[in-house]
Amino acid sequence: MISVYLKRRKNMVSITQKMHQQAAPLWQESFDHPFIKELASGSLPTDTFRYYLKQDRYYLENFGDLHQQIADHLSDASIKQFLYDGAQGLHDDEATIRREFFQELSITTDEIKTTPIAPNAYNYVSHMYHELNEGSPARAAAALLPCYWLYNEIGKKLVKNGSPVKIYQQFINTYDSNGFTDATNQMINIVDKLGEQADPDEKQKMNTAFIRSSYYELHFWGMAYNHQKWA
Ligand SMILES: Cc1ncc(CN)c(N)n1
Repeated sequence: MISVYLKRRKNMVSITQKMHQQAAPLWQESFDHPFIKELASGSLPTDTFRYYLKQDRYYLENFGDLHQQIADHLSDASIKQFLYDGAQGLHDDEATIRREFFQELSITTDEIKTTPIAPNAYNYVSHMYHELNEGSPARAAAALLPCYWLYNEIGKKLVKNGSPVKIYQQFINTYDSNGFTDATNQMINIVDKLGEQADPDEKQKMNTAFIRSSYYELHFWGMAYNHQKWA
């Protein structure tokens, strides 16, 4: 009886596997995006990377805050700890490397202050808060997952050939690193765990939150590539 149960469980597709399958066309568009292709070839204009970094700073600040807020709503001690650590940027070297990028590209505090948040960055962040405040911690966690998982897959793909531009190579290394890969795997496990506790309707909503984040991830590249403005 137990072996039948275990066999069935083994054959069951996890919620994150389903999300991953459904988001595959959007992720493929990210992999193929000119921003990513040019980052790898080294032809991405520095100005475009600067634009991306400034918008991503806003994104990452809120991303950290969301970790904190989601953790506050949950009771599982290990999930809480992972999210609190994530809020402080302890899982990977992303925060450190970004500070180095800002210095190297002379992005000043003043420039950051006077740069308006672009539409897609604003919409992506608003979407994640919406999933938490109008939805649930599980949906918000699902909305955070593509941020880990998509970047980890991009890092793994791009690291094979690397980039001739030092700063782009460092960017690639961050997302292929053991720390980032480990954090990604932990976040996948967290969403699976929350998914196991969810009823079918909540599962569906977690899935939608993941797909929407994948959509905003794709358009983040386009936003930076086209230096998106409000008007
Ligand atoms: C928009 C976005 N998505 C994901 C990551 C990777 N943490 C990022 N830096 N920015």
